[in-house]
Amino acid sequence: MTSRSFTIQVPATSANIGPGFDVVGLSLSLHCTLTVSHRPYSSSKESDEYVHPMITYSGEGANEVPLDPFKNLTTRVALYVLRCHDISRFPSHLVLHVDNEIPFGRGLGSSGAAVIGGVLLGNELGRLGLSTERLLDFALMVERHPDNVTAALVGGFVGSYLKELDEVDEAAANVPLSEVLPEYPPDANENWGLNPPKPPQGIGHYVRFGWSESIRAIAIIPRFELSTAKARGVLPTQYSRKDLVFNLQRLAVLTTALGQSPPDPGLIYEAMKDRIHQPYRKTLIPGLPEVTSLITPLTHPGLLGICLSGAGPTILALATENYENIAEDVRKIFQKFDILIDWKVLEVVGGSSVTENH
Ligand SMILES: Nc1ncnc2c1ncn2[C@@H]1O[C@H](COP(=O)(O)OP(=O)(O)O)[C@@H](O)[C@H]1O
Ligand SMILES: N[C@@H](CCOP(=O)(O)O)C(=O)O
Repeated sequence: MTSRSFTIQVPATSANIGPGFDVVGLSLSLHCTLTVSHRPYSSSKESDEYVHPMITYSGEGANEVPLDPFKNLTTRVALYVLRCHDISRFPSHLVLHVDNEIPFGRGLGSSGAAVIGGVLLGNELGRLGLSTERLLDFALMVERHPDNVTAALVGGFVGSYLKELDEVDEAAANVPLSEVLPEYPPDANENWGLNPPKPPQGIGHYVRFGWSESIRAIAIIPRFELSTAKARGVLPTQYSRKDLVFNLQRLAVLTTALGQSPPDPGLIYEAMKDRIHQPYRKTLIPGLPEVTSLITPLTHPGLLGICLSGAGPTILALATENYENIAEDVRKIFQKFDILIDWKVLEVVGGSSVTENH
């Protein structure tokens, strides 16, 4: 038993930024913070008994998140990482407090943050010393699109791809999620379910793009949840060459244009348009086409571009000024569809951190 106490902090993310579906992500200044410590033993008898982790939780999602460590996403991921290293259970007497600023199911990467938090937690509890590349492999076994988890782990404006794997590794990387994160039986013991499917090496690759310091992200957050799974379910499996080229042209320009100072709204507004996911998701997000077409750099000076954040329903407006005016005009459009919103001006921040508490 160790009395070590540490804090893991993971940022929110906005994926896609218009044309970069499943490719680009941006880490933003809302955080999920896990404080990890150990409950002191009250007697020597108690010190011999194994005690499961105790989770407490505050902030976004507090009324829906499971506090059972075998059901909570973060601790399930941590246990997966431990089991892959022949460690069959959490340390005894573990105490976790989660304070979460990232709203659930809004397209701000709450699940990606929970997964990265879990991977880092497993790495710390097992003192595994995993590299960034390997941490990402574990995250990609759970969250299978790289955009959110990569940006949450390394921070900034990031592009990523999944490496082409040989047949054996491809099969290993695509085992059903239920095998990676099994439903633990209530009587799970330390011999249960060892030998989990391990990630192949080097599944994800990424690069960080430049980001102009003058750009802020306005997150306009509708007051309803949309699960990423549901918003992926409405997408087609095939696209026309015209639509693919439309997105590729814009993404190629966007990744450099957002790093230029001063940023050029004439270039960026058009480069944040998309034909791969947003047109299909409008059925789930009333008002989306109106918001992305009526709020422009001409009507709203300071605006650079506007798109769906991740799988939605949050709208991401990138701007250098005039934040309130932009957000309030988006509010007026959503009001016509009986949708209430909250909005926040966010900064682009660094990636996840682990710090010791003294
Ligand atoms: N901090 C957290 N701890 C545990 N589970 C979480 C946490 N954050 C998110 N989740 C899980 O992820 C779900 C949301 O994931 P998802 O539908 O992908 O939306 P999002 O766009 O917010 O990532 C939540 O309903 C919850 O089950
Ligand atoms: N590329 C994914 C991103 C999902 O992000 P989230 O924040 O909504 O989980 C998608 O568009 O489905």
